[in-house]
Amino acid sequence: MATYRQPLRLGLTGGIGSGKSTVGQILASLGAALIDADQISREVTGPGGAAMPAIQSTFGGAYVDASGALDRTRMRQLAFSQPKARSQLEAIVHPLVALHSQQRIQQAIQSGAPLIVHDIPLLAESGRWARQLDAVVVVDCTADIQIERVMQRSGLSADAVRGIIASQATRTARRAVADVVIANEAHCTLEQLQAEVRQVAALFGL
Ligand SMILES: CC(C)(COP(=O)(O)OP(=O)(O)OC[C@H]1O[C@@H](n2cnc3c(N)ncnc32)[C@H](O)[C@@H]1O)[C@@H](O)C(=O)NCCC(=O)NCCS
Ligand SMILES: Nc1ncnc2c1ncn2[C@@H]1O[C@H](COP(=O)(O)OP(=O)(O)OP(=O)(O)O)[C@@H](O)[C@H]1O
Repeated sequence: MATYRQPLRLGLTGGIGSGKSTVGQILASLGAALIDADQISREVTGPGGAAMPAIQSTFGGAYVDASGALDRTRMRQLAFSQPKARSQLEAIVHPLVALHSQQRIQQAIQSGAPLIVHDIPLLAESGRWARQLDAVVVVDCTADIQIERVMQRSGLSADAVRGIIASQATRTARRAVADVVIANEAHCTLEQLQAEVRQVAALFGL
């Protein structure tokens, strides 16, 4: 039976719009295997996705679009204004994200990746991950910058972004779980971010 070296496992997190996906992409370009919880969450809520039967029975057909996928705009409005609905949605989606992550971890190990990076938006909120990770990297910036970046990227209103930020861990709570903090503030250019990520990557053998 083949044996595989166990790669280091890094958790990557940050509030909405902090820049964690950008940091994840830079780490992937340096050779890390990236496992993106948001991406898996989108897959399982896509047309005919594994989460869709439970979403349909819990929230009703109004939250399923014509293609059989989650109606993300409608669900975003519900989930970020009603904590109970958000919990119900998380209870459906998170176990599936964990299951699919396990499969991707095995693939990454078999492909010989030197480092696995788990991009997990809700890492600080969830007790699930801590014991599986060797270290946690937090991408950090002010709420004003988060709002500006998300408004530019998605066209959401400032109030909508504030609502999402309010539903997430505080900046202090997130920094408390960090082994490394990457400051991705307003003055940080993408080139500077890239240089900072390269230094962090070197700490973990990339
Ligand atoms: C509510 C949904 C439909 C909104 O979809 P939308 O396309 O607008 O956003 P997207 O999925 O790209 O998420 C963008 C960002 O929102 C934040 N966010 C997403 N879900 C949550 C949540 N449950 N709590 C707090 N913040 C969240 C994260 O910062 C994430 O990076 C979607 O986010 C969702 O299905 N959320 C529940 C699953 C979940 O918890 N995903 C996050 C980690 S697996
Ligand atoms: N240092 C930077 N300079 C310029 N633009 C940036 C910088 N960091 C991030 N961005 C931009 O800000 C937006 C948000 O970044 P990104 O998608 O990486 O954040 P995120 O934390 O993954 O967000 P979400 O939680 O919503 O998935 C993107 O459009 C990205 O290109």
